[in-house]
Amino acid sequence: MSTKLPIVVLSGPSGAGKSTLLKRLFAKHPDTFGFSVSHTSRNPRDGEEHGKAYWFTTKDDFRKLISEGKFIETAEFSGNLYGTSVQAVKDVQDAGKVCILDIEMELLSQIEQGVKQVKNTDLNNTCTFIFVQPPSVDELRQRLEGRNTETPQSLNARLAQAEKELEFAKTPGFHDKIIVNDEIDAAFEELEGHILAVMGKK
Ligand SMILES: Nc1ncnc2c1ncn2[C@@H]1O[C@H](COP(=O)(O)OP(=O)(O)OP(=O)(O)O)[C@@H](O)[C@H]1O
Repeated sequence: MSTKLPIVVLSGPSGAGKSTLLKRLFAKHPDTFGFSVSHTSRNPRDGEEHGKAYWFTTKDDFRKLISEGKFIETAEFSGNLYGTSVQAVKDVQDAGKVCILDIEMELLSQIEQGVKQVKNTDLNNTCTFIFVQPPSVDELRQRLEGRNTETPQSLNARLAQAEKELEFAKTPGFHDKIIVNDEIDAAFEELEGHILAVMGKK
């Protein structure tokens, strides 16, 4: 049996439960999955190791790498560049692991294009797009409030963004799997089942 090592792209509104689900996935399958190390042009913070937290790069070098087609996605946040390189994904696959990308909605189309355009035959570019959806916006509000991470302003911003994401998720054919995270055990089983199926293990 050939076992494929796909790229798993997880997206969904803030508070939908992506981190919670991924934590379970890594705990249950400690050697199967990995996160790629992103590039950033921001300065390292205390304790952040080059090649572990990020690949720290100057803006000029970063732009040169972009022009050479070395990234599957890039974005700018507060004046700094961030991105996932083809090599970073390949490093995870070379270690025999399924690469998980936890990605914002705005970057999904870039990823789709980026992965398609990867000519490097060494990179297995089978990619599955999973959307984690809250049962309702009201429930999402309660979870974000329960997490105690938000100010009233950031809560409202996240809920407004969530409405956009829920609309986008209706785009026919974009996501391979939509998981409504209502009851956590059921949502986890769906996530695990889908990924194992894509890997050809189920
Ligand atoms: N099925 C569930 N039922 C109830 N609460 C849940 C469920 N899934 C997650 N939660 C809770 O909802 C909150 C948000 O979950 P989590 O932090 O995993 O979201 P996230 O999608 O990773 O958000 P972000 O994108 O902001 O990191 C957490 O407090 C978590 O414990």
